[in-house]
Amino acid sequence: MNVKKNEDALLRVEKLTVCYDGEPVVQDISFQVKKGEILGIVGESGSGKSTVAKAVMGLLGNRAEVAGQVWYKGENLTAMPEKILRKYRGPELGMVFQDCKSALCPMRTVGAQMYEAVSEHEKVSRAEVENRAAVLMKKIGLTDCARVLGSYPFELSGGMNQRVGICTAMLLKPDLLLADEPTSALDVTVQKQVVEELLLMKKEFHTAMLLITHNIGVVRKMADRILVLQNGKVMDYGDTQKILENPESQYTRQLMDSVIRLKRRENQKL
Ligand SMILES: Nc1ncnc2c1ncn2[C@@H]1O[C@H](COP(=O)(O)OP(=O)(O)OP(=O)(O)O)[C@@H](O)[C@H]1O
Repeated sequence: MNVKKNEDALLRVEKLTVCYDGEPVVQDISFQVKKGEILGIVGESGSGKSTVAKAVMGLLGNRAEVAGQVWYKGENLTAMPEKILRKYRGPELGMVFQDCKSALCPMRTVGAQMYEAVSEHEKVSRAEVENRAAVLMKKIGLTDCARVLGSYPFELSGGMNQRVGICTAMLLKPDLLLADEPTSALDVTVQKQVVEELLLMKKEFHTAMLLITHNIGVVRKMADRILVLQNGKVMDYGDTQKILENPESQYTRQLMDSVIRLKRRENQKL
């Protein structure tokens, strides 16, 4: 695909506002994601995190009124016809969901779905896709590759389905992965593994990520920079360590305090 590769910022969102029925749910948001960088988007439920991700993917639907621009590799995605944008989704902009099992078709095997995802964008054979999948699966600890490829999603655990989701997205080697709560449906041990696997993808393929999460621990571990949203507005934006050590806004402080308090309460229970 012919996309300009001369920008330092891989993704540049400028003055993004999204309204439903005249009510803004995202207001005047600007941020950048550089090549190979992870930007964590945090904020309480309803603060607009998923709306930002959908705006980047061009998946907001007709009811949303959108102002502002989304630039990717120097191209304005907001001005792009759906037909061209579809070519970006997958090979350029990958997506990993909170619950990859629900995003997969229950009637088709994992192997068939991986083949479909790739063959939509490339001329490849099923064997080639499965070989590529096997290499990726091995990297992220899905060792029983033949079984996984031949299984239906309901035959796999939540953690395995999540890894299948990461593999499927990474088969097309996107330069930007949008991960919307990729660990929140998993238990703590599997969460940790999925975090490690996403970090491995960043290291091996230099994949940039827009990581949406409630979990400050995940952001602390993964994100180079952080964007804090409240009621659709930016409360804090910058280097993760700096923001978490010294947040500018009262809201970010409260968000961090609530996590600490929750942790203390959990510890008291133990
Ligand atoms: N299609 C839609 N039509 C109307 N309102 C919507 C639509 N999608 C989202 N909203 C509203 O936009 C606001 C932000 O929603 P969004 O899903 O972006 O929040 P979020 O921060 O991702 O929440 P969560 O963490 O619970 O997933 C919410 O008030 C939601 O009700």
